[in-house]
Amino acid sequence: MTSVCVHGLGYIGLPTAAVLADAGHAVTGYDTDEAVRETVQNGDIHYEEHGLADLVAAVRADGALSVAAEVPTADYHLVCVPTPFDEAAREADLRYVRSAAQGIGEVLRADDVVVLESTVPPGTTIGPFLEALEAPSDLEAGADFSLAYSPETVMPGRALAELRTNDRLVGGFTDVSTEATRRLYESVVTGEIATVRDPTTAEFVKLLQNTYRDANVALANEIAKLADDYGIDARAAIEDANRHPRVDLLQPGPGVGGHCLPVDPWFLGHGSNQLDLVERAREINDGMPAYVADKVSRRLGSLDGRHVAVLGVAYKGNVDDLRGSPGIALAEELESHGGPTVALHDPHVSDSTHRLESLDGATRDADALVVTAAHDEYASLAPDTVTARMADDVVVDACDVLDRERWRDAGATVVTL
Ligand SMILES: NC(=O)C1=CN([C@@H]2O[C@H](COP(=O)(O)OP(=O)(O)OC[C@H]3O[C@@H](n4cnc5c(N)ncnc54)[C@H](O)[C@@H]3O)[C@@H](O)[C@H]2O)C=CC1
Ligand SMILES: CC(=O)N[C@@H]1[C@@H](OP(=O)(O)OP(=O)(O)OC[C@H]2O[C@@H](n3ccc(=O)[nH]c3=O)[C@H](O)[C@@H]2O)O[C@H](C(=O)O)[C@@H](O)[C@@H]1O
Repeated sequence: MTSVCVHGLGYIGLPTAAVLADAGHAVTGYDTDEAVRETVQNGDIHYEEHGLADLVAAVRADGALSVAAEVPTADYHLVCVPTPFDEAAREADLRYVRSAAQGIGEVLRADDVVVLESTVPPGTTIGPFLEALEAPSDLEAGADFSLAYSPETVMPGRALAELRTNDRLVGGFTDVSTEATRRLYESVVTGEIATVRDPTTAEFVKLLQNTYRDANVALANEIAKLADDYGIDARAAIEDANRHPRVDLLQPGPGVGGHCLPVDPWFLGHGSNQLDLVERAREINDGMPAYVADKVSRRLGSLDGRHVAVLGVAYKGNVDDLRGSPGIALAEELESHGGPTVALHDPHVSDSTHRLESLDGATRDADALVVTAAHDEYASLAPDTVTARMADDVVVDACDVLDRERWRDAGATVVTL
């Protein structure tokens, strides 16, 4: 039986560990956060992900997944630790990647396989990651142990399915590394396992995927602004443009959140000064909360003394992750104008730092309501009940989640992007 240690039991590491355990490997999850270890140890999960609670409970119950407080020895080490963007230094913060590598280096044995899955700037696996791995050990990557980069591409909310069905990219330090890594993923992946020349190529390709998506959304956001000036419905125009077989525009929204699309494009600039369109796309997307705030302000005439309800602080619909939240950015933008009070609501998030309110509390006497996450709960709101609670009638559906006609019938002035 192959032993696997998954380092980092977050949005990526925990489903990865559970799926590998379910496939018959002896999996150990290691996380530096004691609370996370304890939760998983108890067969529970610490965030929302479709189907994950049942799977983790099952693999904990049958012993296929265990949890360790120290880095264990293992045939395979998969590293799924955070890689935030340091805004001030404008570079990837690789401290977690380095410390995970250092911990593995201390227990590394000949013929083990180490795979970095975290999203990183090109050159990280064979640069800082390799250095930190080798420093505490007598072993040499390629000669004594295998080393590879294999990016994670799952969509939150569909992680378990996509872990199995998405194509998997593997870039090994040597051919032996690539093959050893491929063998592990082969046991769970039904999609194609594509091998690329080296880890740096695999890192680069991963970044292209999210950069493409970010730029596509930026184009949709710019189209929304243009359509507004022409008095055209942007979403209908995009739908019609997409009738062309080679056009596939995404949708406008209140901003691009999460910790992937707003971060990963910048990683491409680590070893190059060629970012241009990519940088502009980031600026356009980062500017959307201000654009939505301006729309609210213009509809209300002024924000002074007004009350605005922002519905949705998760970075997108039906998830509980609020990293890079457009809803929070909008609230801050509105408050920076000094005038309005802003109330936040989200049925998926429990977070004491953002003073979340009940739906009733947030919308009571609101002059405007802005939907900033496409949660199913918002699609099924009763327009009559909500508008009856409001003081004024402005409803900004930034995520295209409301039934416009029903809200208009209930007396709302519906504004869309
Ligand atoms: N969340 C997502 O949708 C996706 C994330 N990624 C990438 O995967 C990586 C992980 O992301 P998430 O799972 O979202 O992060 P997360 O923050 O949910 O989880 C990371 C976990 O790693 C733990 N950790 C930190 N340092 C550690 C160490 N030295 N050893 C062991 N555990 C450690 C943290 O306590 C945390 O529980 C990032 O590079 C991210 O960009 C890639 C694709 C999708
Ligand atoms: C290329 C791609 O589809 N990447 C995925 C992405 O996951 P993530 O949840 O961040 O992506 P997302 O659904 O595009 O959401 C990001 C942000 O973009 C916004 N968004 C998305 C699509 C759209 O048409 N309009 C729009 O405004 C969302 O509301 C959200 O705020 O990034 C993940 C990652 O790399 O971490 C990756 O694994 C996922 O497969």
